[in-house]
Amino acid sequence: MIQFSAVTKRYPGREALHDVSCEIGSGELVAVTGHSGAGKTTLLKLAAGLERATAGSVVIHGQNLAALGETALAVLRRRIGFVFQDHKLLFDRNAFENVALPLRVAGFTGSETARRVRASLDKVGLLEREKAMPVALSGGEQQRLCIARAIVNRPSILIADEPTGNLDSDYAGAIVDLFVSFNQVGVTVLISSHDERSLDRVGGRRIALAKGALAA
Ligand SMILES: Nc1ncnc2c1ncn2[C@@H]1O[C@H](COP(=O)(O)OP(=O)(O)OP(=O)(O)O)[C@@H](O)[C@H]1O
Repeated sequence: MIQFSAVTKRYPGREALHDVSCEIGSGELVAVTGHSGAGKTTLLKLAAGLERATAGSVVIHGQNLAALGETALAVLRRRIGFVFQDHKLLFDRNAFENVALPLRVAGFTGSETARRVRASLDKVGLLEREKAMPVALSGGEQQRLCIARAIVNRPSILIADEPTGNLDSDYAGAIVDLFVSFNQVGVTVLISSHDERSLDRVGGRRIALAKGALAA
């Protein structure tokens, strides 16, 4: 489903990933681990089609990203849900509108949008808060709102970068359980973390990175 073959990612003045080959199969739950700066976010961004590799190939759903133009890449990205730190909520829109955004981009209107948004809010336990503005939600609730937005397009792949990062351990556990439950209904889940307690709860296979390469 996601295949990395000899992938290198270079940013100006910095090689974030070097010669990484790995595969995430359909329906798998995989945790990407490693120290700060190991390349976890970079690997996840490449797997989500948010960045392009400098060398090597990334193949998602059988499509080599290097061969895709921007439009085709945008279409492919709609089949992937992602929760990234720099993918912020819109603070001038309420919870419902934040979750509806990907559907509006995909051309959905009217009752189908409302049905899907409420189904997503319900899955993350925020159905009662659809009118709340993000600022009125706790950090954990905001994170769940990001997850509702990521799943509203019913993606077959869900990618989350440190989704438990700033949360206390009870809340972090509940967030991890959410990802596990999505995986149990067939969604391929790729999640990064350096928090051992969260990782134990995630279970699944690990991809360990150290200094931009697969750890031995
Ligand atoms: N846009 C960028 N421009 C330049 N360098 C970058 C960029 N993004 C990441 N890097 C560098 O690439 C390396 C890997 O970064 P990455 O964010 O993938 O690590 P990480 O394992 O996710 O770290 P953390 O756990 O601290 O988030 C780091 O040295 C980082 O400074």
